Amino acid sequence: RRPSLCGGGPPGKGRPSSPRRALSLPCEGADPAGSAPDTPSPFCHLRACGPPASPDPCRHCRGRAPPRAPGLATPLAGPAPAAPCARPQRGLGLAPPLTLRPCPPLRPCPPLRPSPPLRPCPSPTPLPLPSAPAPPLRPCPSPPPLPLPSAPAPPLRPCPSPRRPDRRGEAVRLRGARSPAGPQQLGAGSCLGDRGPLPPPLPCPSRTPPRRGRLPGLPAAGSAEPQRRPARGGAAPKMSQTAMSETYDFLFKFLVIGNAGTGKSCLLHQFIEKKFKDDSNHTIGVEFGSKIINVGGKYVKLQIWDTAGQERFRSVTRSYYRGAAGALLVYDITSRETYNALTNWLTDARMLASQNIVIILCGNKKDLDTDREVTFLEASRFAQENELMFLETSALTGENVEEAFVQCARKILNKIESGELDPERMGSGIQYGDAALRQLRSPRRAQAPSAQECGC
Ligand SMILES: Nc1nc2c(ncn2[C@@H]2O[C@H](COP(=O)(O)OP(=O)(O)OP(=O)(O)O)[C@@H](O)[C@H]2O)c(=O)[nH]1
Repeated sequence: RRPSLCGGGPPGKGRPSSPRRALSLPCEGADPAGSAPDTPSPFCHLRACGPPASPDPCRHCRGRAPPRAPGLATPLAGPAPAAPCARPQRGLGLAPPLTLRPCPPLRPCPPLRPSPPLRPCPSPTPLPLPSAPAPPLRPCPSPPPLPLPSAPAPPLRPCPSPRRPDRRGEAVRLRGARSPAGPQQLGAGSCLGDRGPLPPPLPCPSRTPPRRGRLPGLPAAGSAEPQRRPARGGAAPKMSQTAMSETYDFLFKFLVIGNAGTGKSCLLHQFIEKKFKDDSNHTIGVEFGSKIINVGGKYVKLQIWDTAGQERFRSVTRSYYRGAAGALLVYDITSRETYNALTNWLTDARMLASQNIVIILCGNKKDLDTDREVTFLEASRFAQENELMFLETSALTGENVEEAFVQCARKILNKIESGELDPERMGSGIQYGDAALRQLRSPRRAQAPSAQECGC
């Protein structure tokens, strides 16, 4: 007889359950009649015997099932804990129930061996000190302080004439010059003008060296005044002479423009030095000169920029147009080409300098009348159409050279008097000189004489 899955035996013959004996005990939930002892009870809570929620577990499970309330088919609290069934489950490939063996008694731990006593920490070995002393510190590579001058600094010379604030709008820059000697002489001569030499410049250790292309003795960019140069002979004149030489009523910025070879540089040289410049070469960039002239009783300082006529310098020379008050527009009466270019020069001047710029047209080389290509009449018509003054000049003979500059300056003065030009306006190309400032400050402001009064 094969043992029942639940133990087989007839009901009621159960014995106290033990894992071994349980194998032969019938399931309590099996058919009470024992008709089918081999058939697993559908109520056994073991999986092999029946659904786990069996209301009538087998005897093996009874000990583990929660207590039931009388009359209730289900446990009072929650489902029965899923206890492992110790019964073998045949045919399902389950492993036989494991027999829990009691753990062997814990062996007492061996007594801890006392750790060996700590050895004292060995003292660190001292680092070997260098036997030789440290090398001496090297001197600082920074430059040594500048030696103080042994001699006391020379006393500062008082400014010959208090200037009004510098006008940045009239900044100009020299990019080049014809030759080192030419512009220097021109600048010196122009600064001397008719009033004697200028004193040497004051020593200034902080002065930056001149830029490339800028010649000594010429005004720096942004400066409206030429730099002073040592007087010939080395002796510095007295302050009173300096102050007198720099006394003027107005300062006008002038341009000399026109095609190359028309005689612009010769005109400037003739105006300042009162002589013809034989060895005239092409101007590189610009040249500078200045001179104080008397116009109707007013002293006017002309600051003149002679620009190169060659096309390749056009971009450079254009930068000098800004803030010019007057200009000499020069053509060569023996060259129609130079006359035809006048319109372009005029457009540039009015566009880059100012619409109010006073321009005088100069037909130069008047002494070469036999080679004339441009008639006086057509040039004067051109001047009239474009609201220009007009003169024919000769740098060689000096004819009409001074007149050209004076006429232009006079027209500017007249415009100032009439209020058409405002010297206070930035970029007007006009600055007040000391005399004009003194008149402005005085309570009884002197009126500027008209052209008829002074007889100019
Ligand atoms: N006969 C005569 N020759 C003159 C006169 N003015 C200038 N020249 C000559 O013309 C040539 C050119 O003179 P410059 O003054 O160098 O001409 P420029 O307009 O300054 O020329 P760039 O500097 O190139 O713009 C020189 O050989 C001068 O000697 C003049 O009035 N009469």
